[in-house]
Order: sequence, then structure tokens, then C-alpha cells
Amino acid sequence: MIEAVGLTKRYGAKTAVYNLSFQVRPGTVTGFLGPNGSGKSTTMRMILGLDRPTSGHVTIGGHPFRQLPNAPRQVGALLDAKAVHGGRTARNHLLSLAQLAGIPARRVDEVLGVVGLQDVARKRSNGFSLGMGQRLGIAAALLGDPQVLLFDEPVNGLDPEGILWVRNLMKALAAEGRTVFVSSHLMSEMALTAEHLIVIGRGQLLADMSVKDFISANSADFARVRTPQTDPAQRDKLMGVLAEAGGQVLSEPDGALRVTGLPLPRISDLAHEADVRVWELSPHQASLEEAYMRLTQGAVDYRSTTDQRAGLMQQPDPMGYAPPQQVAVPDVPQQGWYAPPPPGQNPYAAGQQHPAPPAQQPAPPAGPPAPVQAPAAPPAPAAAPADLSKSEDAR
Ligand SMILES: Nc1ncnc2c1ncn2[C@@H]1O[C@H](COP(=O)(O)OP(=O)(O)OP(=O)(O)O)[C@@H](O)[C@H]1O
Repeated sequence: MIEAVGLTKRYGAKTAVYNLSFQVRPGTVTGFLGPNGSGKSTTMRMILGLDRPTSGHVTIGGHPFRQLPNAPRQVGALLDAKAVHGGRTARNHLLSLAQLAGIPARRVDEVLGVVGLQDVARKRSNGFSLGMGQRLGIAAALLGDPQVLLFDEPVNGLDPEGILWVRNLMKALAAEGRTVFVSSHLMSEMALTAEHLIVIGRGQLLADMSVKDFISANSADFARVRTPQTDPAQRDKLMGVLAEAGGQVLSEPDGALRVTGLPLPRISDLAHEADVRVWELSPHQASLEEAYMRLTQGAVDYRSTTDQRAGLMQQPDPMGYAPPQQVAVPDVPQQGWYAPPPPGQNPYAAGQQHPAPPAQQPAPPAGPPAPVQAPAAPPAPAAAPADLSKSEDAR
């Protein structure tokens, strides 16, 4: 088990990690999520004794990493796949690691096979692709057959077959009772791989709970209902009926209704009783990505802006190639596309304060709010968490 208690790391005036406490238990894959620059790699480096905490501590099996006897046999890690001597062959790189840790040479050939690099084992790693480098890094992590494994972005650069392989590998390692701690920005992949999540934002703990609880605490399933566009009165009638029955109704950009708080069969019955024709009635299950976006949108440091191209856009040459004309399809607004929060829990609604981070336990669902019958309003930007960039004791 990995246990962090009050872990804090400052780099000069920058606080990268602040007062983080969590446990990573054996037997499950624990995902480690957070926006760019939120402190995931710094936390992993502290777990591995590569960075010294400014305060707090972190242990593996009850000991700080540096005090573990024969650490490479107990803990394996992929932090930076590029951190290899490029002039060495893959096999020699692993052989040197194995010799340092007293691991027999035949284990090197075993792990090369496990990661699928046996055919390029005698090639220099500076000629490796991004994905091949990742595989070599995973081989190094597996070398000592350790009980505790840390992977920082292991699927970075892997092809679909490689991503599936990593997913199955992580699950198999956890099923053998090992502790598996893995960071990733690929939410769809995390949803398929991890059972438990630790989410941080600006160095602080935002959530520590199962994937299932995380999704239900941060978003809600809803139904999409569409009536014939040619008859707006039918839509208005249905909106009234659904709201009267206790549903929360929002309008989607394409005119469909987004309904929370009523099960699909009830919506169908209500439409039938009101004599409203329905062209679509479909369930929408909230995804991990939607729940993650909702929780972390106030803790994102780096946001993109639209490329204005400084007026450099060229007119198409009438004599040359012109791209095929496409019918303009309006974009779904980026904010607000995701599933709504659970009833009564919209921490980002205008005028509300940013809530205390829902760490440890998902908040119990509150009572349903007053039904909304207006087009889906994009959530107002959340108040940013406390500014951690002001150091208390700049080093
Ligand atoms: N050695 C260092 N010196 C100064 N600042 C650092 C150092 N290492 C990390 N930081 C800063 O600490 C913060 C956290 O960085 P970290 O790499 O841990 O984030 P991350 O969550 O792993 O990001 P990403 O998802 O982009 O990999 C960032 O603001 C980063 O600039």
C-alpha cells in the first residue's frame, strides 16, 4: 500500500502539491487524475524518493522509498520513458538495470517478451518510436516483479492494440493483489481500467473514491426527448407535463429536451397520456470524462483560445484545389455539453461559491431543484481554489 500524509512540495514560490493525504490499496487499479500541472508527476516523484517533500511524508508498505530494502524488487515505475541511455540497446538497458538490482538476466528476456519488444531487443533505443519507448519503460517497471507499480501516462504514444494491452496488463497486475497507481489524461481509458480514483487540482485533493461514486457524485444520467420539429406546441406541452411530474427539463441546442429526475418509462407514459408524439427517447449515461470535466473545470491552469490566425487566412485559389463545400453544422457549445450535475448539486451555477472539495466521500444527493425550462445555460466559471502559488517558506 502507498500512503501519503499531508504531502506538500514547494519549488521556490510555486506550490506544486499541497497537503495531500491518500492511500493506494493493493488489488485494484487506482487512477491518478488531474489537469496539466496539477502535481501528479511531482507526487509520483515524492513517492519514489526522487523529490523530497517540503512537509508531510509518503510511505510504501510502511517505509519511505529510500528505506525499502532492495527497492527495485518491491516497486516498479514508469515515470519518463525517454529517460534511457539512447546509445544502448533495449536489452542492454534492461540488463544494466537488472544487474544493479540483482535480477537474473533471463528475466530481461521475459519482460522484453511481455512488452512485445523481443524482435528489436538488440536495437538502440534512440531509434525507437514513442510507443516503443513506452513499452521499454513498462518492461523496466516489471523487471523486479514488484508488488507496487506506478505508471505516469503509460499509454502515451501507444497504438490501439498497445492501449488495450496496457489496460489488460494493469488489471491483471491488480488482480494478482499488487498495488497499481496510474496517471492518465485519457478519461475513456481510465474508465475502463481503474476501479478507484484519486483526483487532484492545483496540487490539492479533489476526490478519492470509486469510479462509480465519482461519476454519480459529479454528473447525472439524463434522458433525451425529441418531439416533431414541425409542431412546437407539442414540445411545449410535453415540457409542462414533465416539469409538473417533477422532472428538470432543459433545452438542448438541437431542440431536444434534456430531462433529469424521471425514469424513461415514466417519460414515455407521460407523453402518451398527454397525447404527444415522441420521435426520440434515449438514455444518456454520464461518462467519467463528463464528471471529471465538471469537477476540475475550476482548477484548470492552461486554457486554449480560438486561433484568430492574425488575418493570415488565405483565400482559396479558384484555379487550384478547393475543399469540398460542407453544410455548416452549429457546434455544441463546449461548456455545458456534458451531463448535468446530480439534482441539487451544481457547484458551478452562477452566484454559488466553489464548494469544499468533495474528498473522501461522495456527497449525498440533495433534493431536486426547481425545474428549469430555459435553454441549457453554460455553467459559470467556478471560483478558483485558493491561490497556492504564494509560498510560505520559499526554498
Ligand atoms: N523541478 C521543478 N521546479 C519548479 N517547478 C516545478 C518542478 N517540477 C514541477 N514543477 C511545477 O509544479 C507544478 C506541477 O507539475 P507536475 O509536473 O507535477 O504536474 P502534472 O500534474 O504531472 O502535469 P502534466 O499532466 O502536465 O504532466 C507545475 O506548475 C510545474 O511547473
